Amino acid sequence: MGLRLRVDGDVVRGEVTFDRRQQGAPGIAHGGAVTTVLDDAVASLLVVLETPAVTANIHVDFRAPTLLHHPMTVEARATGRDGRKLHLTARLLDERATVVAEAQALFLAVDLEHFAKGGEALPEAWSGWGANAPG
Ligand SMILES: CCCCCCCC/C=C\CCCCCCCC(=O)SCCNC(=O)CCNC(=O)[C@H](O)C(C)(C)COP(=O)(O)OP(=O)(O)OC[C@H]1O[C@@H](n2cnc3c(N)ncnc32)[C@H](O)[C@@H]1OP(=O)(O)O
Repeated sequence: MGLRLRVDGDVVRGEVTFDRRQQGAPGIAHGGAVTTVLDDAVASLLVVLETPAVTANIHVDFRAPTLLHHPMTVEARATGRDGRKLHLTARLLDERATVVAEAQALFLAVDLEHFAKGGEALPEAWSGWGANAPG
C-alpha cells in the first residue's frame, strides 16, 4: 500500500493510498488494512521514544469509509507513559482532513531480546536501541 512514514518532531506523519489489494467492501479499504497502517504509524513512534516495544492492544474506531485510490494521511503521537506501558494514538485523515479512523494503542516496552525470539538477525541499526530509554 506504499505507506511512507517520517518523524516530524515528536509526531509521526505519513501518506498512504489504499488500492484493490486492501479492498474490503467494494471501493472501500478493509478495516484490517486500515488497522495495520495505524499500528505501523504508532510503532514508528518507538524511534522517537527510543524504546523497543510491541503492541499489546490496539483499539480502532472507524469513523467513515476509507475509500480506495484516495490519498490519506496518517499521524501518530504518544499520549502517555506508565512504566513499561506506552499509550499511543493515531489518526487517518482523508483529503478533506476528515478523520476516517483513529486508534488508541497500548504498547509494552520490551528488551531487544524479545525480537530475537523470531530467530532472525536483528537490523544493525537497532543495536543500542533502548539504551537511553526511560523507565
Ligand atoms: C536508533 C534506533 C533505531 C530503531 C529503529 C526502530 C524502528 C521501529 C519500527 C518498528 C520496528 C519494531 C517493531 C515494533 C512492533 C510493531 C508492532 C507490532 O506489530 S508488535 C506484534 C504484535 N504484538 C505482539 O506480538 C506482542 C505479543 N505479546 C507479548 O509478547 C506479551 O504479551 C507482552 C510483551 C505484550 C506483555 O508480556 P509481558 O510478560 O512482558 O508483560 P505482562 O506481565 O503480561 O504485562 C505487563 C503489564 O501490562 C499489562 N498488559 C499486558 N498485556 C496487555 C494487554 N493486551 N492489554 C492491556 N494490558 C496488558 C498487564 O496487565 C501488566 O499490567 P500491570 O503491570 O499489572 O499493571
